[in-house]
Amino acid sequence: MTFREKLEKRIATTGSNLCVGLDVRMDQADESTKRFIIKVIEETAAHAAAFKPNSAYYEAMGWKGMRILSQVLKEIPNDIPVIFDVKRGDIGETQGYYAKSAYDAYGVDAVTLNAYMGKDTLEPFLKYPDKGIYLLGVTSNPGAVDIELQPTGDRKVFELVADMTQASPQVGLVIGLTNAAENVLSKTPDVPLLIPGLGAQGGDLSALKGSGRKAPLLVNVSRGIMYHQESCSFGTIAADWKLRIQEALG
Ligand SMILES: O=c1ccn([C@@H]2O[C@H](COP(=O)(O)O)[C@@H](O)[C@H]2O)c(=O)[nH]1
Repeated sequence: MTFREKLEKRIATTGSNLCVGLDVRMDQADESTKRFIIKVIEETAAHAAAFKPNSAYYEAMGWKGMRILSQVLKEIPNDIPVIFDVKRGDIGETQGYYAKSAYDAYGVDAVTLNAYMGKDTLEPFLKYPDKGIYLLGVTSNPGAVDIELQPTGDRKVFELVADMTQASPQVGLVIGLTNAAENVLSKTPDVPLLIPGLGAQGGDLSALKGSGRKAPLLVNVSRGIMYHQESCSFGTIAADWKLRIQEALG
């Protein structure tokens, strides 16, 4: 089964477009850190269309952090797609090793890539035809205006990246909710979208109303679940985000 089929099946089964971010903020890669992440996974799994660990938070804890990542990935039920947020972009030779790391060593279903260095940098990842790729399109940070939203001829830079999604149906785009204005979404092809920026970054779900997209769409919440301020379970919070996203998507 391809990444896209797996994701479509998961969205259909759960009625959820919520991607639960697993960005743990701990100094020590010890047993309690591992147990905390596993608790988040267990409590939110029923509401999760996908999980997204960002590599930075595990790398920051050194090799033990990466060991924890590999251990917690094994706790994720097989029918839930895992997107490894690594934002890789390098020459082909090196990208080949990044692809091997993500897909062979960690066994994830999809990755995020930075296409700034051009189309050829995607090729090593495309050699895994069933796996998914999300290219950074219009990211959720204020600096999206510096390059991604700059004009080039009569288009914007991110539209050149969007063209690269034609390489395979497994290739989609990252579009930050905080920057998902109508003039961005209308130029974004109907490809799988990964939409971060909800929760801590203050993105507004109403931006997605009536988008009428057919390709699978994920809205990511990391801090807004893992570090929520309410006195209830991670599961309750995830269920609430799932509902809010469902309502926005109609
Ligand atoms: O444009 C982007 C691309 C990636 N991210 C990542 O998503 C999560 C967001 O975390 P929150 O805690 O929900 O803000 C994090 O891993 C980012 O690195 C993004 O925010 N924007």
